[in-house]
Amino acid sequence: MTTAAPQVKEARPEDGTGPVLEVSGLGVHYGRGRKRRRALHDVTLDIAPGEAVGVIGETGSGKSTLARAVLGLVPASSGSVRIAGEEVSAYGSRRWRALRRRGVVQYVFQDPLRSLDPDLTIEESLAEPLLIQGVPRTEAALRARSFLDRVHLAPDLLARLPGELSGGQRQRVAVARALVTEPRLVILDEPVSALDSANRVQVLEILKDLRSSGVALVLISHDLGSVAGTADRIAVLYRGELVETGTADDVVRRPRHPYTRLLLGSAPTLRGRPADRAEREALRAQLDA
Ligand SMILES: Nc1ncnc2c1ncn2[C@@H]1O[C@H](COP(=O)(O)OP(=O)(O)OP(=O)(O)O)[C@@H](O)[C@H]1O
Repeated sequence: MTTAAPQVKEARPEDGTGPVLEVSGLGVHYGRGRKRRRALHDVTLDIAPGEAVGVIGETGSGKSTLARAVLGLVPASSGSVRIAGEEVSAYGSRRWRALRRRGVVQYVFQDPLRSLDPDLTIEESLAEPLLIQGVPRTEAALRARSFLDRVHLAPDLLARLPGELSGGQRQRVAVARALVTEPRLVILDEPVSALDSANRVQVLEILKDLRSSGVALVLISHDLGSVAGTADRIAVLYRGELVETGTADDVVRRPRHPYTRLLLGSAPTLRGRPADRAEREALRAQLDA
């Protein structure tokens, strides 16, 4: 399935205006021999600078595998991945480590405690990726402070440990930490699912604002309803394949694939009412046909 954003067709990656992420015909398998299982098949997805794309699917559909393959944490068995114009799918672990250290692509875990070292203060956590890059300590501290401001947190949190923050504050710190290296691409795995509804709205608003700085976002979620208002486009993964990609508006209003309709049926806020049992069974039957 081809999902290239039309606005990036003429752009050139080398001058920073081309797609930030180009995934083409990507396949990923786990296991060997008789235990070899397909997790992703022929996934094609382009993401432009400043674009937010929601990758939606139920558990086991391959969302995290896609993120891991883009970050070089699992090898591709076919296809290619280009990040900011750089063909990375054939990189070995040393080149991947160097790319990650440059901070071009960053990852935010669902559980912010996993993104943050519990023994580092917020200031140390924010400065760490910069210090690794060789940024002087005073400048790293200044940048840490300014990125905290970008996620609407007060500087008095800088001296605290992650365990001394609320869940919503921690998730915002994790987002700020992912941004300090000024990445081209940030992948967020279930960015709001652990948050209460007030924090959910705030974090999604912050993510929306970030797009104006040119950073591209991949918002991974099992819940179409939670990212549809923030993502420009939605890509729907079903059993390792992208079955539908379109603008968030089109996918929500005019879903083409039965699986997307099923997902919408479990997002009553988008649809007005949840799908009833008979409707869900009919859609499942179409999928299994
Ligand atoms: N390390 C692994 N070894 C073997 N199989 C794996 C491994 N990781 C994932 N899988 C399988 O690959 C498929 C896709 O898994 P993946 O974690 O990408 O799904 P997901 O959509 O992110 O699910 P969730 O929402 O539960 O995190 C699943 O069938 C899963 O069992």
